[in-house]
Amino acid sequence: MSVNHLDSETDSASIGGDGEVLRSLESGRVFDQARAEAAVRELLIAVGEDPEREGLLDTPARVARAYREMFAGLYTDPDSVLDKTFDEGHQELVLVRDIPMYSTCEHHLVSFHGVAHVGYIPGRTGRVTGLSKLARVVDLYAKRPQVQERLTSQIADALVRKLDPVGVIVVVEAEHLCMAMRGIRKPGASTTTSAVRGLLQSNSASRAEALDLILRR
Ligand SMILES: Nc1nc2c(ncn2[C@@H]2O[C@H](COP(=O)(O)OP(=O)(O)OP(=O)(O)O)[C@@H](O)[C@H]2O)c(=O)[nH]1
Ligand SMILES: [Zn+2]
Repeated sequence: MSVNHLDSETDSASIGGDGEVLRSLESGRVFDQARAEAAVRELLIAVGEDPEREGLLDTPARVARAYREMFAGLYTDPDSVLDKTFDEGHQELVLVRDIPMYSTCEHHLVSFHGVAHVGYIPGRTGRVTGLSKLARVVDLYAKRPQVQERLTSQIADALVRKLDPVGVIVVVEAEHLCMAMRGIRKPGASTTTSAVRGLLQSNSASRAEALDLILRR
């Protein structure tokens, strides 16, 4: 798995708690622990809290570390988890259902979470990838500031790029805390998004069969 390390001119403020230095693959910017801590401290002051009170003393550092973990998919190329494939000669649907998924809504920076279902029909050669790798791709794309539609298509497009499959289907079902704990306040409302590619997009019977397997309870 390729992790983006910094070069020698790195500022020490940019180094995370365990000394590992990470650079965003999209923006080229580094994760900056000191800056994240200062921002959380500022936010606490801005909402009327006292960052010096005992319970909040370690909070800025803790929240910064938590964000680093929640956005781990910014620093690692999710596609790289699909580098390893093996020949099974299997040319029909492979589907992993109910992969637990936690992501962060980029509008409100609160969680949206649920499950992802990832399926593909291997290419003509029948090369497949390890089942856990499908869950790893979900995990890494989810660990970014996201919207559910983009998350769903990014997972599907990664499979297309890396596995050269005949078809791909990804369905994500999630509850958005920004709709549950604030704003419109509709806990329990569930959003389903899908992305289909190749045969599973062009052939309605194949798509219906895959969807039936995915949504069967
Ligand atoms: N399409 C889509 N919308 C999302 C997602 N996550 C959050 N949203 C929506 O993003 C929108 C942001 O709307 P704004 O009007 O800019 O923000 P807001 O005033 O906080 O909106 P409310 O949530 O309606 O109070 C809201 O309607 C959210 O429900 C997502 O993954 N996909
Ligand atoms: Zn939101």
